[in-house]
Amino acid sequence: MTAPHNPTTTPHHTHERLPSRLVSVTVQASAKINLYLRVGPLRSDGYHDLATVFHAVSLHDEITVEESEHLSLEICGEQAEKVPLDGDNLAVRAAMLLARRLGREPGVRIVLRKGIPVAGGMAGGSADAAATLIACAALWHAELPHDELMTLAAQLGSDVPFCVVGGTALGHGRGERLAPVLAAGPWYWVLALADGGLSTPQVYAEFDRRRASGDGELREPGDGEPLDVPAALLSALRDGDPKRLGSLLHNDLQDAAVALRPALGRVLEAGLDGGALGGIVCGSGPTCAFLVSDQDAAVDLAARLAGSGWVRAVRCATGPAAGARILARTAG
Ligand SMILES: C[C@@](CO)(OP(=O)(O)O)[C@H](O)COP(=O)(O)OP(=O)(O)OC[C@H]1O[C@@H](n2ccc(N)nc2=O)[C@H](O)[C@@H]1O
Ligand SMILES: Nc1ncnc2c1ncn2[C@@H]1O[C@H](COP(=O)(O)OP(=O)(O)O)[C@@H](O)[C@H]1O
Repeated sequence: MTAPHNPTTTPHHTHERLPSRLVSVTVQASAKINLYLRVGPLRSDGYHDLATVFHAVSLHDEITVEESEHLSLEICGEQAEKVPLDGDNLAVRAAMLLARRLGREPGVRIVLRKGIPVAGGMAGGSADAAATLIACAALWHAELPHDELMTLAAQLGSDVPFCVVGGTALGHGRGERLAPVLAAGPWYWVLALADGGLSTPQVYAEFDRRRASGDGELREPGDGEPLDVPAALLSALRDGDPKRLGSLLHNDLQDAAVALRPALGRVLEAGLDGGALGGIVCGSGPTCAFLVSDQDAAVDLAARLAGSGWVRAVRCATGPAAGARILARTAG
């Protein structure tokens, strides 16, 4: 790799024109919460149809990609030791997929700074895939149409397209079909981080087992019944009403996650007893998200949860946050 000549690092947005030669690009990508998650039947391809409301929050990972002869990955930050360093890493897979699409070698050094809990139901790996697509596209001067970028994103995982766009969005299909949602804000969240992750396929499998055996109140949508998001939740989001939104948070996967990790029941109880307007398991868990009215209430609840003995760590976050966006670039 040649040393950068008189490097300049400037913030810029995805759609700006890039200088003629870049040697590194840094992208930030946000974690997500599913404010609502309704799971339809298991499809023949092994996925479930969903109706969900994705909401990006300020907890984030950061990825820097640099020109290099070979593809390599370094990881630091939150639970870095739990993240694969090989071809299973979603950042590596994203760089390889984009390189193949462009017909070039994937020579790039990827430095990943984790801030999103690993296997926490907050789409950390998907955020890294989205960030790497955006970063490598900029580094390699690939002017991909948005639709094509979103198609590549969906090939990497069901949550990756949302991680590209961020904000608040309706998700259908397996989660890759998106439509924007009007959501006032900011919304204040307290996140209860757990010791150890949960596997997404295992949580879906437990969900299927419970629904098939009639455990809990799970029911498949009937024939002709649309798999959809309640209008009341969309109107609470539009109106910026945290009390109403708090009472409408819902996750079909929650009971399965609690069955696999019973301590989550105590975490949810502790959050609601501590004054949250609503609490929910994030996606397939085990992170729990609690909605509160403002920053003071968030600090208050975070302190109570941290002292409860039921959580590994606590974070305060706000939403909606941006999707994958370029923070800095270095020109050679
Ligand atoms: C549950 C959710 C909710 O947003 O998020 P996480 O908890 O993983 O963050 C998602 O549906 C996870 O999406 P993602 O993590 O991208 O999953 P993928 O890599 O596409 O799929 C992993 C596995 O999850 C199951 N899967 C995923 C998506 C879906 N709509 N139906 C499924 O059954 C399948 O077993 C699949 O093989
Ligand atoms: N860049 C990455 N960051 C985190 N986990 C990753 C990454 N790439 C692959 N993985 C794998 O994906 C699994 C799910 O991690 P993650 O995406 O953080 O959680 P979730 O799917 O629950 O939102 C991890 O256990 C890990 O083995």
